[in-house]
Amino acid sequence: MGDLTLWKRYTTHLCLCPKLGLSLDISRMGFPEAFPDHMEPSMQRAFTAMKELEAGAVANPDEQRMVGHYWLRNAALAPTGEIRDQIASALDQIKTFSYNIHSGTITSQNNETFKNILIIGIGGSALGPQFVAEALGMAGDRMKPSFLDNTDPDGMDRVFAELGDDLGRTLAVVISKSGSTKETRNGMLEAQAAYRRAGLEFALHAVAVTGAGSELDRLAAAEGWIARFPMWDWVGGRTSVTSAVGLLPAALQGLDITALLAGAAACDAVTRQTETRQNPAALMALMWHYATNGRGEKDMVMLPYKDRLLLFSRYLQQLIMESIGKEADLEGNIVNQGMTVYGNKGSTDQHAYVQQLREGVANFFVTFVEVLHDREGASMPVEEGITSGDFLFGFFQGTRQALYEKGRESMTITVERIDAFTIGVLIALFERAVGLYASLINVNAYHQPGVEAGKKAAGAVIALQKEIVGLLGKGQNPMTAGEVAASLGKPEAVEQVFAILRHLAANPDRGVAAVCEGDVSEWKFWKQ
Ligand SMILES: O=P(O)(O)OC[C@H]1O[C@H](O)[C@H](O)[C@@H](O)[C@@H]1O
Repeated sequence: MGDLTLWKRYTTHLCLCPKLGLSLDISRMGFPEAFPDHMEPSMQRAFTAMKELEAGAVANPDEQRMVGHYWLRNAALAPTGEIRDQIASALDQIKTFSYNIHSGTITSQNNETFKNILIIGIGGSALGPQFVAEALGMAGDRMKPSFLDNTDPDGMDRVFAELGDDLGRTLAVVISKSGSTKETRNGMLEAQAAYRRAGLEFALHAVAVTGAGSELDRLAAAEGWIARFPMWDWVGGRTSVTSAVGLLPAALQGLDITALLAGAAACDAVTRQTETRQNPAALMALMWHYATNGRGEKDMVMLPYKDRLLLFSRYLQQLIMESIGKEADLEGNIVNQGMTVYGNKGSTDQHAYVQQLREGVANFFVTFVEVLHDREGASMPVEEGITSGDFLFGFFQGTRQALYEKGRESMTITVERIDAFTIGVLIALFERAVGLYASLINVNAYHQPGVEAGKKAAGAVIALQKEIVGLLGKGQNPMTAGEVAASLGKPEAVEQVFAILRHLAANPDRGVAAVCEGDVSEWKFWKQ
């Protein structure tokens, strides 16, 4: 396509949303002109489903749940007065609590003002807060956030070492919707121990964000933690960033949660409209359908040209892949749906994998995010009349162009600047696109049945380890994995038994020794 024809295509399809400070360019996606019309009836059905969802329909049929994240930024939309009150009172609680922490009305055990936040959570209870903290954080923030988002002991040690003597001035925010996620429980127990080692009582430095009556909620109540904040079953983990899950850490950090919510609400208003061409979320869903044949045949590479958006792709990985990646559709047909999301930031990634994007396997499309405003204040020239920001822009334009020349498709989201309002807009934009796309491909975007299998299998591994340690504890002679498995009456579990023994033997504090000679089936293990 010649430059002028492309310009025509650009102007024809550009979706300008002045109220959001955002535009979406889909001109470099190669959809045929007839494609939007062809999809329009399906898109209208998706709008209807979304309208019903927002009105409180049970949009997550497996779990018989309403899906209410859109109400969080416009409580008036919530279907009952009770839910409206819950949203308003949680927001009040977050604002008052953060004010009391900042002003020193609530202090640490040693009567000091809190200056750090240690956020303990995983998945939807970490990714949103991490994205927001990274996107909006400044050197002079009211509090400095750090995260325990895994059950990796070394990872936790690193965070505790960072906090060092400041632990006494660190407010732990334990976040878990279910209140029973093992990684988060472990992080909390390790944090409790770290406070104890520092002569401090965890409960006097901790708050919980969780569902009423959950294991975590009961623990926090029993131990008298400083405060508890609600999560509701009508908010999914991966769409919880505009609930207390995301708002409490952000407010404590000193970020403008009012603007964040306003951005999300404004985007909701724009993306609620049923005129597809003027609805950037609908257009994105449409492009996902076009690019992947509605079957996830291509991956989406997220390339934001802004360091602050580094964690956007990580956040979107969960939002999109956990929502869309489903074995069955809503009728129970096996469909193995999904859309892979990856990426970091430009232009950095240009020096990593853009080589393959331009010349290698063409199994992707790119979503660029362009930010018009370069920085606060003026820029110095790095070449005559040219700034670092001009280069960033040039690299974005250059990559977009270079990919297009090779028939590799892209779309571009352009925003004016990165601030709390824009981050709210981007969050809501993708939430809505996911919901609409799920309707187009007829999957339930709001459950995650596949996650349970791994959790159950992990539970079985832990149970097997306990059996092994019990057996070795009985003063047995050195045994091979096969002998241990046979003694446990589980000869078929030999590979797992071997893996457990090797892990135990690699950690001297676990008291299991090994002689690693010959074939791994001959390695011998014993309790020291
Ligand atoms: O908030 P929690 O209940 O601790 O859940 C944390 C995460 O756990 C699971 O892995 C789910 O798949 C995620 O959707 C969820 O965000």
